[in-house]
Amino acid sequence: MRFAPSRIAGAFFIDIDGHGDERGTFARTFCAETFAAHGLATHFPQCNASYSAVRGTLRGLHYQAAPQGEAKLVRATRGRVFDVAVDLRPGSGTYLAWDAVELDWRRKNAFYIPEGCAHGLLTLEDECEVFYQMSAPYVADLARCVRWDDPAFAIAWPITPTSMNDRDATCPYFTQGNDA
Ligand SMILES: Cc1cn([C@H]2C[C@H](O)[C@@H](COP(=O)(O)OP(=O)(O)O[C@H]3O[C@H](C)C(=O)[C@H](O)[C@H]3O)O2)c(=O)[nH]c1=O
Repeated sequence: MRFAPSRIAGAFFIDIDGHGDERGTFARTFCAETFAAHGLATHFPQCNASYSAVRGTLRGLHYQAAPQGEAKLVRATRGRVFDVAVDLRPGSGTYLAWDAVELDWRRKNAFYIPEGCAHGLLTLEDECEVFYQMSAPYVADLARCVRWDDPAFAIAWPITPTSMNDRDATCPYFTQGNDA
């Protein structure tokens, strides 16, 4: 695995070294020892998968409030998605910064997003599946969201969303000390 720092402190783009042969490829996608050496979470008690049927589906920007903030290790297991993180940690040197990466199942790359950051994705193909490893269990009452098009972040989305649910369409705009 190769770790490249993103614009957000503690968030990393992860590429993997596939072992190819006549059958195809094999690659390690997680290693607790290696993650610990990079200061990343190593305990992922829950994993999720989402499937989006059409290109332009937007999910996010979501995060879980303290005291159950969640780090996420995100990868595309089908299709290709524009995956975004936004730093919502007031004490961070990259507060309100965003960064993104194209996650492609063919490349098998991943995005590690530390707790305190919001996460969202926009599918770039039909039939996309995204697999997440979460460092904290889901607590519905602590689920939070902020607007994908919030001028406070000014995320440069590559294509116009064509599909999102009402919750994401009506997430609150971020304000200092937001706990919406
Ligand atoms: C996250 C989660 C959700 N749920 C329930 C809550 C809803 O009834 C349903 C769909 O959840 P949601 O609308 O939050 O799913 P997405 O819109 O795909 O959001 C996900 O994708 C964005 C990009 C994220 O970063 C979050 O991890 C995650 O919330 O599953 C659960 O039962 N367990 C869970 O861990």
